[in-house]
Amino acid sequence: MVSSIHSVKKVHRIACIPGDGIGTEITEAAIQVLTTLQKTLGWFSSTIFGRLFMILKLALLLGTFEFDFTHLDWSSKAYLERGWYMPPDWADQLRKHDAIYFGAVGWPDVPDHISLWNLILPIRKVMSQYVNLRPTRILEGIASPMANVKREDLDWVIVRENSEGEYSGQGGTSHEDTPHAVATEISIFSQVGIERIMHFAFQTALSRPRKKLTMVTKSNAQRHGMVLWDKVFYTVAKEYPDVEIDKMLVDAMTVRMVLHPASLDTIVATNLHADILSDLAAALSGSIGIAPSSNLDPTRKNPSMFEPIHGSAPDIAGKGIANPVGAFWSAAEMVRWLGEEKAADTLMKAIENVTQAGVKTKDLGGSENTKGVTEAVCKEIEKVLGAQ
Ligand SMILES: NC(=O)c1ccc[n+]([C@@H]2O[C@H](COP(=O)([O-])OP(=O)(O)OC[C@H]3O[C@@H](n4cnc5c(N)ncnc54)[C@H](O)[C@@H]3O)[C@@H](O)[C@H]2O)c1
Ligand SMILES: O=C(O)C[C@@H](O)C(=O)O
Ligand SMILES: [K+]
Ligand SMILES: [Mn+2]
Repeated sequence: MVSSIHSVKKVHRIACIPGDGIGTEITEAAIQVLTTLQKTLGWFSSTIFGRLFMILKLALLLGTFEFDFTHLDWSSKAYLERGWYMPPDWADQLRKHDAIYFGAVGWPDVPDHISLWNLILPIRKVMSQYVNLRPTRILEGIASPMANVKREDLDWVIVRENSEGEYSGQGGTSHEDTPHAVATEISIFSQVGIERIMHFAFQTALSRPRKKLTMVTKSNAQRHGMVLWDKVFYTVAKEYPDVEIDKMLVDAMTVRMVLHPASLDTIVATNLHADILSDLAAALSGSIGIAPSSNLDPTRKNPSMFEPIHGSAPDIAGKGIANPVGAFWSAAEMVRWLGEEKAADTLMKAIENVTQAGVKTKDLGGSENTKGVTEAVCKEIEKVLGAQ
């Protein structure tokens, strides 16, 4: 009886790539929180009474999953020791998983373009994760650095094109290491690439109460790729008459984000523009340390990848003070993507109860360290689920 109960338990296989610097610290924290979530949802299963209760829970579809984590040491440290980030069969390895949890990549001993182009960028591209979804809002108990901004004024979702544009990787250098060195960095925008991100952005806007989409380019100075973006945007918009649209140039967008945050809701932008705007959005919501991101293959043919938007933060790495909130929020987005709505809601509620209680790291004006916040979130998960 019990074994048959266990056999129906859904197993989510997660490939974990902690990477470098604080990436390893926040990934460890995220695994601790996810493990607590899984255990707490299955809490009653450990006693005879609990096993009976488990049947009830199965009927209610609660506590019916577990995570199976695979740890992959694909990091700059490993690269320096062995000369490679990922093995030749990396894509096959990742495809055996339901999702990828990523910490951060980059370490001062390795040029940043080497680390990015040997780890995170190939994963995003080969796994067809053409959407990078970056929600931002001001969580309970956190203040925006902008004095007059209230919590309800800033609630955005940035839809970042994640496969092409300024990150196409084309270009080259001639006359390298001479005074006549010439380098090109070519941006590539394809109709298909723009169409698919626009559809995703419109659908995201439609799913939100305000149904509002702002499209960002620099189509005054950049007259080819950006102009194609504008054109495809207005064409795709015809299919979504219920979405209110507007268009911004990226420079003016930074001003609007700071001065009129409540005028924005869903935002779609190119790979580079959205990379920059999402760091700004995170800072305006309190800290780079809180912001999540989902690298999605919306077709679900490949595993999607979840990571906080921040990097490896070499300046604070090893000190145990990194804010793990962005990592936890990313974990919640992963859990939601895997279809575990209740678990995702529980985790988000636990995170916000903890920030509201003032248990925060230094970047948010608090005095806790990574461990303190992590333990507080774990305890809160138990409280939220009433298991205490
Ligand atoms: N997706 C990624 O893995 C990713 C993202 C951004 C940068 N990077 C890489 O990370 C390295 C460092 O880049 P950077 O310094 O430009 O950006 P960063 O995000 O690592 O750090 C910027 C600043 O924010 C602080 N910070 C970042 N995350 C924090 C957290 N969770 N808690 C508290 N403070 C936090 C850092 O201490 C630093 O002062 C580089 O090698 C870069 O290429 C990787
Ligand atoms: O530019 C990138 O995509 C790397 C990093 O800055 C990120 O936001 O993930
Ligand atoms: K990251
Ligand atoms: Mn970035």
